Amino acid sequence: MGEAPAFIVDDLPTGFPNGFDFKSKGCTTATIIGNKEYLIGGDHDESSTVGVQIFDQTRGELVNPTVLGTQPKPCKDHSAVLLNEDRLLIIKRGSTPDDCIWFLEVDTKYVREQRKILGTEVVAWSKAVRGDAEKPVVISGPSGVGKGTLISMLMKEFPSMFGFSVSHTTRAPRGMEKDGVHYHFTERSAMEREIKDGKFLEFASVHGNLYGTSVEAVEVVADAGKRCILDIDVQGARSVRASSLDAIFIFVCPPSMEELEKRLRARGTETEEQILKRLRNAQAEMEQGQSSAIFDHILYNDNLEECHENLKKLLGLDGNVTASPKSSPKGVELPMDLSISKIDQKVIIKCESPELETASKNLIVLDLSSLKGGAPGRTRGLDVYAIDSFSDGLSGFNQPT
Ligand SMILES: Nc1ncnc2c1ncn2[C@@H]1O[C@H](COP(=O)(O)OP(=O)(O)OP(=O)(O)O)[C@@H](O)[C@H]1O
Ligand SMILES: Nc1nc2c(ncn2[C@@H]2O[C@H](COP(=O)(O)O)[C@@H](O)[C@H]2O)c(=O)[nH]1
Repeated sequence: MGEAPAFIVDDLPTGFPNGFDFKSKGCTTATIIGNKEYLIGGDHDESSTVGVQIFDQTRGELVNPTVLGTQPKPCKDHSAVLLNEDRLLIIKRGSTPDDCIWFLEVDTKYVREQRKILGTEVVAWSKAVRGDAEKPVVISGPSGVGKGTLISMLMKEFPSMFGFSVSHTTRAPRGMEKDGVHYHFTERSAMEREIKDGKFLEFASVHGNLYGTSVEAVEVVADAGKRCILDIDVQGARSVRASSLDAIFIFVCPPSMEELEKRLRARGTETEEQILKRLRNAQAEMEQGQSSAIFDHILYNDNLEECHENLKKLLGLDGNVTASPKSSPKGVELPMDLSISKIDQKVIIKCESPELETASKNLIVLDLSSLKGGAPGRTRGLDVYAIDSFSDGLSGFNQPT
């Protein structure tokens, strides 16, 4: 195996032929992609988020795009690096470790789809999450089959590994259900407005009510470094399958329709009319769930303990698994004073602060080679490590510390 090349940071190229184009004007950056200039930042005292505007050079027009995803809080300064012509890496200076690396997607598959749906210019924010967080898990199946019960068992056994995507619904809360924990209980008009604004990853009319997964619900879980579990109906699973959220899809089947009815009735949470409606819908869901190409796995929930064990097997949790999260939600502390270079899939940040000049490690590497996911939701798989530029230049480049 050949040795990694040694560089000294001052030799790194600064004008990148791959489109890296970064002009700093106070706390606003301007990045040109084709005939569009993306202006990011603005007066951070006047806004609660980092602003984005697009200057269309062909038409000589300044456009305010629809901005999707949770938006980063403003910062005193930032840098923008163009990646693959479809997204910008935004490095917020002087921000907290868990909030300094973001992506602004400007022409990804998701952004192109949303541009068509919304009929406006669209950009989408996606925060970088360190480490190799596992794919989200979508669990679907007819009402009463035991999805919620199985998810509770999994989360009880692995509390630091999984996080539940809290859906929005227009249905009324049941006795023990808490707003913000089991669901975000909401008015139909408010939910419809947010759907129109592109805030939802998916939504569906289920048993006469509106249910939906907001982008934020999935992002909150990724931010905590946990694996997201979604409990959604088959229509929702189909929408997520068609989206850019890369997930595992599991359909849960009852042993029989008679047993399903028994469970729904024994739960005692629905009126007779609602039970009948749910059972009618269950027929169609069973057909779609078992015959469509949406699901990767089908689980039979006859004996609950056995089904729980089978679910763990599917998720690779049947061996000696530690109950710690697979990824670290930690970020990296970036000073105000820094310079940035890019080599292939690595972005090298040189810390220029005088106090760090004497520190042994003053180069931070952002390794982008294993990025996964993206908007809607977080961008997983960012590797961040510090290296020593004094003793060995960048010779320690491939050796995360
Ligand atoms: N394997 C099982 N055997 C017997 N009862 C079960 C089994 N699994 C779940 N149950 C029971 O069936 C009822 C319905 O389960 P649960 O509420 O988890 O279903 P669900 O699929 O989440 O329903 P919904 O889609 O309506 O939210 C509960 O009372 C639960 O205790
Ligand atoms: N498409 C979506 N379906 C969802 C969502 N959250 C829950 N659900 C499904 O609704 C039914 C009924 O749930 P209940 O709590 O009223 O019994 C069930 O099948 C859930 O899986 C969602 O965000 N989107």
